[in-house]
Amino acid sequence: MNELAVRRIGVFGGTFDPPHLGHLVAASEAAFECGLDEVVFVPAGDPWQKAHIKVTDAAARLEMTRLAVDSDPMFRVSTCDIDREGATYAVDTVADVRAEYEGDVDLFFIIGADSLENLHTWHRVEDLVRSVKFIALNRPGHSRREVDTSFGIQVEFIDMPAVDLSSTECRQRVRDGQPVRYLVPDAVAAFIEERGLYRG
Ligand SMILES: Nc1ncnc2c1ncn2[C@@H]1O[C@H](COP(=O)(O)OP(=O)(O)OP(=O)(O)O)[C@@H](O)[C@H]1O
Ligand SMILES: O=C(O)c1ccc[n+]([C@@H]2O[C@H](COP(=O)([O-])O)[C@@H](O)[C@H]2O)c1
Repeated sequence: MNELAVRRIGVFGGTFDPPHLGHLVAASEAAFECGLDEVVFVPAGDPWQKAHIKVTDAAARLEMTRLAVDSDPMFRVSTCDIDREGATYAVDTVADVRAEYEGDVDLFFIIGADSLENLHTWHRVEDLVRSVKFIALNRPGHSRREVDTSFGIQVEFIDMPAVDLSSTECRQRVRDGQPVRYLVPDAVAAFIEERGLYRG
């Protein structure tokens, strides 16, 4: 890499309850297509838009995220959203991840099509889109409708091999006694089993 080039860093926020292959393919494709130097997975501390559902405690989601990315030197995990008190807002995630680097970095917030559709509901969205560019990925069941660019969002669309999988489906499968092997990394499947997560 050119020593003088500004590093390009992907910021991938998620609840990761649990992290699954859709997340890993999304991060890998975003990195490949957009020439990222690193992708930082950031498990949410308090995902306020999921307040109506039971979310697994942050320590277990953090551990599963670490296990999921462990074998890939391009990926790392930041605890900034878990360390911060209160509701998790992406505008804070981006500021905190930026502060983890010395010097200039170009940050790209990686986001699935479903989340992109809801971006207008996010906290201080106008400040957020000024502070970061977006990489948006297709997700089965979610059209990539025209993004509202009126608030100045810069977004690059990436076509990843579609992965029709969600954390909700993984949790439901465990609850129903079905395997999640190959849907989540082996180490994550083992952790779910050991801890008895999602059983009921
Ligand atoms: N299969 C997938 N394909 C593309 N993007 C995905 C996929 N799964 C999740 N994402 C994206 O990853 C980010 C984090 O997602 P999250 O951790 O909430 O997973 P989820 O599968 O959507 O979870 P849940 O089913 O619990 O809502 C979001 O931007 C989401 O759009
Ligand atoms: O900033 C917000 O208000 C906001 C609202 C909803 C979601 N987010 C972020 O979007 C990412 C994916 O969220 P989720 O709930 O789909 O797992 C994660 O980093 C969240 O913190 C952020």
